[in-house]
Amino acid sequence: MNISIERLTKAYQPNMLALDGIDLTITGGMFGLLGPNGAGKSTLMQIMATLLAPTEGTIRFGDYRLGKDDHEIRRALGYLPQYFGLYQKLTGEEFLTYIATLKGYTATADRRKRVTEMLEKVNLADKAKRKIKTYSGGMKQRIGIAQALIGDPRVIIVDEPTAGLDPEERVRFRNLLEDLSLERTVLLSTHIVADIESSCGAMAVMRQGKLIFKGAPDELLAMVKGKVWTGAVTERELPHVSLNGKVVSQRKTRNGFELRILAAGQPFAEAVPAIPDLEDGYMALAGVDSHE
Ligand SMILES: Nc1ncnc2c1ncn2[C@@H]1O[C@H](COP(=O)(O)OP(=O)(O)OP(=O)(O)O)[C@@H](O)[C@H]1O
Repeated sequence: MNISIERLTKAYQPNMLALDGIDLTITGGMFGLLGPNGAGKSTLMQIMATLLAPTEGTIRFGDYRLGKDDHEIRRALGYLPQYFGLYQKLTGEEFLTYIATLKGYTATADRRKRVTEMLEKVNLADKAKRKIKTYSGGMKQRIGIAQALIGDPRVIIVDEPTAGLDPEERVRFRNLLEDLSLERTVLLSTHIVADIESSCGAMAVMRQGKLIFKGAPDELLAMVKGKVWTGAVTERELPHVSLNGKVVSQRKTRNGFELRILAAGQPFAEAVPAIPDLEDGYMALAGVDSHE
């Protein structure tokens, strides 16, 4: 399902734009929306999920228009919000049964079948009879995805799903989303570059309510090709060297620092070219510590 966002703005208060003229087209597969806290990702996702009205602009989901066809849009959508209240005292199975009932699975046999399918899909079948309060963070996020999937939506929107997960759970959760994106549009918001690095065919970067990049991850990589360098400097050299480029990372060593630095030309005599990664591209956009 194609999603088209045009000139979308949101002002929670007059003259303070949380979204400032967003134009974006999302076409199938996994789409990553990357940006720091406060960039406006949750605001955009809540508007898309029909939970918040925009100040201006339009969104179309295929032929459905936000504000006019909200009922149809809700049926086509699954949404996992950033802060997701779970019924801690219910078991995973009881919770999904409840959601399935809300989604219109009124016949007991159908409902049972759907709940079982969902538990299997998110790999929680063996935990179905355990109370949600005993689940790990990753398991809670997976049951959250299961509830978003129950109505078989064509689009699912997940807001910062990997925050608070340990590295192993994060990888497992990413794999689940990747798997889901084979059959539907998955829109994933995150402030963690690694969440989208391996899995998203298309992405956008938000900052202060604006989109500052949209395209394929490869295009973001291409922007920093030939501009990433690494090398060791002493503590005394560091301030001078950092004037020649943007320091992406620095690691303390016995004699000074090992730097990763973005610069159009070689930033210091010992610097050697490095293979760019998406974090470099993101840093180049983000303008933190900019000396360009
Ligand atoms: N209900 C609200 N009332 C007023 N301002 C709000 C409200 N919700 C969000 N904002 C402001 O809108 C801007 C965008 O916030 P939003 O939550 O959309 O960002 P985000 O990129 O999702 O960040 P986070 O991951 O921290 O939620 C921020 O400046 C935030 O303070």
